[in-house]
Amino acid sequence: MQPSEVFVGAIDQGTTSTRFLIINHDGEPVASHQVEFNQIYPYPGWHEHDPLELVDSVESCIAGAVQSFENQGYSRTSIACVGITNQRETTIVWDHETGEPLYNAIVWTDTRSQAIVAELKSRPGASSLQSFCGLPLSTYSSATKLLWMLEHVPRVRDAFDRGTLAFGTVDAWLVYRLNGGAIANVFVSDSTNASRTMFVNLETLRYDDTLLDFFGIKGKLHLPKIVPSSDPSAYGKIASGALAQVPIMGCLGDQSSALVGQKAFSPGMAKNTYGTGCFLLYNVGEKPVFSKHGLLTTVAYDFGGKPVYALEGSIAVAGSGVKFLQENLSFFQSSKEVNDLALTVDDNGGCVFVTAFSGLFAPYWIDDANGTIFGITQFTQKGHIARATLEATCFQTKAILDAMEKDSGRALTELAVDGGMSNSDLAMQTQADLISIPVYRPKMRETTALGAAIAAGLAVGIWRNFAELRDINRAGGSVFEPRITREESAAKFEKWEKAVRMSRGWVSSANDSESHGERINGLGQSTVVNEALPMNTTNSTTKNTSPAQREQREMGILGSVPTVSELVTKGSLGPTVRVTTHSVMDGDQDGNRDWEISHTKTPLITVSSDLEEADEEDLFLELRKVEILQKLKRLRKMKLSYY
Ligand SMILES: Nc1ncnc2c1ncn2[C@@H]1O[C@H](COP(=O)(O)OP(=O)(O)O)[C@@H](O)[C@H]1O
Ligand SMILES: O=P(O)(O)OC[C@H](O)CO
Repeated sequence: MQPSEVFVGAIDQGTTSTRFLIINHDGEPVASHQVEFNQIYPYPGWHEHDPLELVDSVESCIAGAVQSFENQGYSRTSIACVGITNQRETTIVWDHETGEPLYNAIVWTDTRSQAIVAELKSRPGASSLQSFCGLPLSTYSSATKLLWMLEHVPRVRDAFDRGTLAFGTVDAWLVYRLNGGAIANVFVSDSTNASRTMFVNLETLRYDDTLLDFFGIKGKLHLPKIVPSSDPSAYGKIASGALAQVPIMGCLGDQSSALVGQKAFSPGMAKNTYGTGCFLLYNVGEKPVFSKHGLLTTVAYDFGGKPVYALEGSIAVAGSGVKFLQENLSFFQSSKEVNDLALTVDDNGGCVFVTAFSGLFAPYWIDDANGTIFGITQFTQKGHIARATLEATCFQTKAILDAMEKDSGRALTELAVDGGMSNSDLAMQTQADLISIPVYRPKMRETTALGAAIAAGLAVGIWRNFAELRDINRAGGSVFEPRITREESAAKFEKWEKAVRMSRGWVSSANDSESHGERINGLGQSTVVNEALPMNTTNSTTKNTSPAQREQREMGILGSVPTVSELVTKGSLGPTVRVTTHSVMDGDQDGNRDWEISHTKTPLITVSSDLEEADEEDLFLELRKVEILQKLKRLRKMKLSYY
């Protein structure tokens, strides 16, 4: 086939939605399909995804896009290969032998590991970690999310102790499942994603024993093999569905993918992607540069030769701030309306919104702030808050650019942008005003997906080199020129910096973030017992999944619903289990009173006297049983309740 008749599929698995695009040789999407999936927020600061739902979303996007492709008269056999791009850091654990997930995915925005981070920071060697892996100790990286699971989710701990725990970021999970799971067992992660875990040495692009030792996971965990971002043989092929047997040829974390999609291949080039969060990547070439000003070092792309590195400024809240106005405050029905709402007023009316929903990331790294709006008066309208929300991301971008200039010694002359929030003209004009350089927005904004297609296409020669990509997506973009003076911009920024200073310290201790959970005395560490245990918790803000689907998933995790007696026989529940206190109820539906469980008015699960002396391991086992009981409770609608 001529290159012009060949297409590449791109899976873009983002934080709020999944897309599949079918892209032609000119880099144009000819068909696409997008679905949103549940955002699970069990408690303040917690954010989860259902790992199986992520896979479902990918499969249905592929089916939808292929259908639309064929409706236009194309044949699916002309789709030569698929590339993957994905939200980074989001952490998934599964059973290496069965391929079943053991907990919901903990999303990159989730801050529940604050206490763990605080403890890790006090360990010897903590301050030198960033010089190996490029990342600071924070709730953002996968490492601290994994440690939280090991500490708080008995079934994860159990799998770890038995040596059957597999860990991966979203790329590894999708590649594994798309290949058919445990049978094919394609267990790989590309360098850009792997570099977000804190387990990888940036110079060698291999797992680093010093890092694994620091986190206490050396030797016990199944970690995906690190492979190049573009590779004709590492990623296997899609096992079933509309593109069965089509090979996966490339994979990039979404921010790296956007850099590639913007074709920022030369040192000194940068891009800023305004999606759920906002991420500015600055190409520094073939040697990693370590920041002294609050930026991260990451792998830009690894196409098989020398890897290319980037300095990164990560902002946790961008489009999610817009979504917050839409979904939590009902300011409008659809994200795009934020632009018009903000235009109902001339300026922010004195409001500054520090959107620290997950603390503040780069370059501040403040984990004791929550979102705070300063300057509200009787005069304040929705429009002012909408403006302040858009401005928050633009101010943080300005702070990141200042830091980048200090680290690199060079100033950017233009900023290339993309991502959902970049569709707001007002946001992009504000951005140009605040950074005093032009902002360039390409016509085709699906640059993240384009990057994944390029990674896959390069592996099979659909494009043979970067020069062949030069004309892709070049025409028809928009340029936003700064319209205010540098002095005016500096005055606005000063106010923002003041607001950031004032937002510090709101979360008075790391434990504030766990106040919804309860502890078991005697574990020697903070342990959230109750709702940390079940997957797919329904105590959350969710959408799009029917109760029937949820129940099916739960059944999938446990297989068929076992009786308590069966569990005892299988050894999951020992006959001596006793979790007793006040009101005892016989939970065994078979009438065999071989275990008892109770709930107290106070939110503590209290163990009976013979277990009070029990050691930590025994208590973990007991918690595992409670987890099973909670599942039974939900599946059989038993009346057990915990706080
Ligand atoms: N026209 C718009 N103006 C402002 N924000 C928008 C607009 N369109 C989408 N968004 C925001 O962009 C985000 C989605 O962008 P996207 O690049 O798809 O993110 P992700 O890959 O993280 O899912 C959402 O949070 C949404 O609120
Ligand atoms: O979903 P996005 O596009 O905001 O990207 C998420 C990032 O990869 C998190 O590091």
